[in-house]
Amino acid sequence: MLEKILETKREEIAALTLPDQVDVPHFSLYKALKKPKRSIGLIAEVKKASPSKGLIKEHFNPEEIAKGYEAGGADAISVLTDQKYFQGHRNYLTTVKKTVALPIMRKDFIISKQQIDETVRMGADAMLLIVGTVPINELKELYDYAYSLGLECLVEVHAKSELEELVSLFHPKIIGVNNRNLKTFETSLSQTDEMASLIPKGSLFVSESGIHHKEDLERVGKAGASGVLVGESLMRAVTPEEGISVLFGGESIVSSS
Ligand SMILES: O=P(O)(O)OC[C@@H](O)[C@@H](O)c1c[nH]c2ccccc12
Repeated sequence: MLEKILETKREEIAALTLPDQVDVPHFSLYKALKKPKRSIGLIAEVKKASPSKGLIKEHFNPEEIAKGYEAGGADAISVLTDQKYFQGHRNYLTTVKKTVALPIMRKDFIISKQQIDETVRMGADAMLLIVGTVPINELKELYDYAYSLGLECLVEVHAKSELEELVSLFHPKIIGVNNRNLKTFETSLSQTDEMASLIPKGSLFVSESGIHHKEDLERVGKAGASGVLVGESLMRAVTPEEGISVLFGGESIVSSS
């Protein structure tokens, strides 16, 4: 599956046209996760569909979802922009960015500098980079290029071997462990447990995917995650605010002052 997605990305890049630069204020994902509003940081994801789950949200309004996430006290928002496999769109990100005052991360399969230029113009504050999609030295180049343009990166790994390869080359400021294997789509929170000790001390650690209940949140928090990335369970909630409140078991927000 991952190979198929990457093949599509290469075709898209060959035909890529850059959007106009949007003029928006920027917020740091790193800072937001470093000082989360609750006991663990929340990146809430705007996600209409996925290859493994199909359509997740029928009446999908990115602006409304983003407002709900902000009202519910999310620390940051992730927006899926891949069209073919996740029914996302780059315009969704720009819309969300213009709607809320939170760090906004682009969730896509970014394998080239052109896509990074596109991400900057869309108005994103951060983007995802996935270890294993390009050779690790190229990933480092993309990471440095993004930061040189003021764009932060969440660097995602799944396997232990990927994390070892990554940290032997450099220590990204934010590392995500994806509990879902992108090759098989199987989700297991034991990924987070097993990889926690390998995360460099100076990096923020985000546990991604398959977090549905308060117990899941507690489990990855105990494992050492400073943040979580949650999509499906919030998208299926009656409202985004309600989804966040249930996930956090009613835990209240600390004031950011
Ligand atoms: O919907 P979930 O299980 O809460 O997962 C969210 C997020 O982690 C997931 O969408 C994701 C993590 N890494 C990715 C890479 C590409 C596309 C999607 C993803």
